[in-house]
Amino acid sequence: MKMPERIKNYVLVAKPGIVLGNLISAAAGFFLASRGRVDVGTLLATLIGISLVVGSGCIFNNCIDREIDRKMIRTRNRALARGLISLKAAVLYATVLGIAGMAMLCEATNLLSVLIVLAGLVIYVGVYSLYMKRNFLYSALVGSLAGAAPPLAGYCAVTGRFDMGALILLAIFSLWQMPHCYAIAIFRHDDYTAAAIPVLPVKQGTAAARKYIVGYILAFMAATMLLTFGGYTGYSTLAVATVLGLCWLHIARSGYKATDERLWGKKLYVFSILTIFILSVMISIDFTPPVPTEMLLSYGR
Ligand code: HEM
Ligand SMILES: CC(C)=CCC/C(C)=C/CC/C(C)=C/COP(=O)(O)OP(=O)(O)O
Repeated sequence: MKMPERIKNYVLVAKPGIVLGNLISAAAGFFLASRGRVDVGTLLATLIGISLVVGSGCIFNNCIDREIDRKMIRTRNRALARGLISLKAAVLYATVLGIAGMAMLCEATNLLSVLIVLAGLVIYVGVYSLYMKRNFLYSALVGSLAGAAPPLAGYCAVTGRFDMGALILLAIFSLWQMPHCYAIAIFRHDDYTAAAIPVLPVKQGTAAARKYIVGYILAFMAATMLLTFGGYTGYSTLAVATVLGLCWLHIARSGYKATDERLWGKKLYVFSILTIFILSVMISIDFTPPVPTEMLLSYGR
């Protein structure tokens, strides 16, 4: 195999799209907590550290899933499924990335952030990938906890404590992931059936999934509002998040009449990515500055 092809395989096995998504959400958590006073060195080290650990988790996931990935059209060309990268090399690669990422986080952040990222890795690899994905109808709920780890860790890298802002971020990102996952399961229905992965939209049908999706989007919208009402972001975030939520809800509800369920699922999925991207940008730029007493306290430190 030629070198550029080999490098491409090693990049893709870490699922760069997912790593980028998590990088953006981790940055949003960091910026939100920084309230305009960004320590660039800590920011860079935190984002690189989190990305390395997320990449490591994705490679471990590819190792564990190489058999089922062969059965799905979407994943059958993955390097491990095709045997283009050996299991041994992939495990070594994931271990190196994981250790490098954790070391960076230990150096640049705090114990809380490190533990959150470690918990995310253990949940994604050890709980979701190794067991839940194949056996549990509600595995996405478990996976969504792992997916919320990067924004939480980004936030706690600045605050050093788990406060109301962290709880709101956990709610927002966990709730967002549920319609995201169910939308994928709807438009990739045949893949999940072929691999016998028990996702709710396949097991209980699209009509039942639609009800969950609408409920999760409503809960997600309520959680985003807490950011502004809790004093973490301004009214621009409230307005943008509400408009995004209403549009997402409109697409979800139009599913009640959708003739092409696959196309409807795809639209819901594409909009989920757009929603979390725009929301992350808003959270990053529309923070509320610290009140004067907080500033005095931090200058005194
Ligand atoms: C906050 C956490 C998450 C983020 C930021 C995120 C972000 C993304 C992004 C950016 C993509 C498109 C990039 C690509 O195709 O490579 C994607 C695709 C995907 N996500 Fe997520 N995701 C998250 C959580 C989840 C969860 C919990 C699940 C399922 C349990 C999930 C399942 C998938 C799948 C299967 C795809 C591939 C879709 C396809 O192309 O068919 N994601 N995600
Ligand atoms: C700190 C840390 C490591 C956090 C985890 C971040 C992360 C990777 C979030 C995504 C969670 C998730 C369940 C994705 C789907 O995997 P899948 O196996 O269902 O997707 P696939 O079918 O595309 O492999």
